[in-house]
Amino acid sequence: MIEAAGLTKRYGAKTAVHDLTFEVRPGHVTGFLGPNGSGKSTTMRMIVGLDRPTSGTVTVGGRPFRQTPNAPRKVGALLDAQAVHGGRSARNHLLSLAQLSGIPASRVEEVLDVVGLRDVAGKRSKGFSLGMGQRLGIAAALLGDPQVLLFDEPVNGLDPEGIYWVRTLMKRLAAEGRTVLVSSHLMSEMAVTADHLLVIGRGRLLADMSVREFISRNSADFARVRVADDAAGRTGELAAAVAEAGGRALKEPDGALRVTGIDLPRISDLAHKADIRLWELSPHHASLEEAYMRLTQDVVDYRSTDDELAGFTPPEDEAHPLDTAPGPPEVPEVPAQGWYAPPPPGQAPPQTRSRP
Ligand SMILES: Nc1ncnc2c1ncn2[C@@H]1O[C@H](COP(=O)(O)OP(=O)(O)OP(=O)(O)O)[C@@H](O)[C@H]1O
Repeated sequence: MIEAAGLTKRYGAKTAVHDLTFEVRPGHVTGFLGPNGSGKSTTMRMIVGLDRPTSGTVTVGGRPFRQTPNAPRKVGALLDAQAVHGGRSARNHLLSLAQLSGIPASRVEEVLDVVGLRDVAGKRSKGFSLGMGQRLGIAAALLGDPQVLLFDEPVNGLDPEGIYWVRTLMKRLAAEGRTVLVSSHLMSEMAVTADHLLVIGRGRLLADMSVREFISRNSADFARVRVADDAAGRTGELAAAVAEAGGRALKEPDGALRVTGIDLPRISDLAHKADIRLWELSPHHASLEEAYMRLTQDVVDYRSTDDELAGFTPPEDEAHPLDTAPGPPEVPEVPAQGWYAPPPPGQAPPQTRSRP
């Protein structure tokens, strides 16, 4: 169990972590999420005693890490996979860590097998790929067979097989009753790996709840509806019928409607009553990525702006004239990531913009 109470870290005028209070419980994979610079690494560094809190406390198994006897056998961490003496072989790197912590050398061979580096264990780690370096870092975290494990971006640089392996490993470690805290920016991966989430933004706790609850609290399911004859203004008619029935319809960039507030059979009935043919009527369940983007959109520090080169391409409106009839408003903020609706029969898929 990891327990933080009022945990705060300031670097000069910058408050990297602000008054965090949370528990990370054993038996679960807890995902640690937050935009770049939100304080995840700083928090993890304080958990393992590499940074001192400015105020507040954080304990592992009831004690601050630095006061934990035999700490490397109780807590394992992958914080910076690059922090390896490149001139040493993977085996020697692990052997030196094992020696420092009183861990038998035979354990080194075990973890080399677990992470799949046995064949390259005699090679200098400076020749390792990003993914191999990650595997070596994970091996080091597992060395003491600890009950508490912290992984900062463990899938960074791993290939799909490696990502799958990390996912399975995290779940297995949690199923064995260990405490597993893992940070990642890969939302699709977190959605299938973590049971619980801690989400921070600008150093403050934004959410501490199960993945399921997080998605349902921070997103809304909706129906996508596309009418057969959009050009005849029928989309607007259907949107009006939806509004009259107490629902809400917003127009998506591809001309479909995003309907909330009424269920699919009701939408179908409304369309039928108005003699509007539909090409699509599908439920949309929000993803973790959408829920996360919605929650954190106000606390993102590093956001890209439009690429100036985009000015050299023809404006999208010219390439794809939009329906000029007054219709429902276009869907704003939350991108429908991961969603792809096939075009109606006989209609080409929408063109994507290409640079000259
Ligand atoms: N040693 C330091 N000195 C000064 N500022 C620091 C230091 N370490 C971190 N910070 C600042 O603290 C804030 C939090 O950084 P941190 O690395 O913890 O964020 P993060 O959530 O891990 O980011 P990322 O997702 O990009 O890894 C950032 O603004 C960072 O610039």
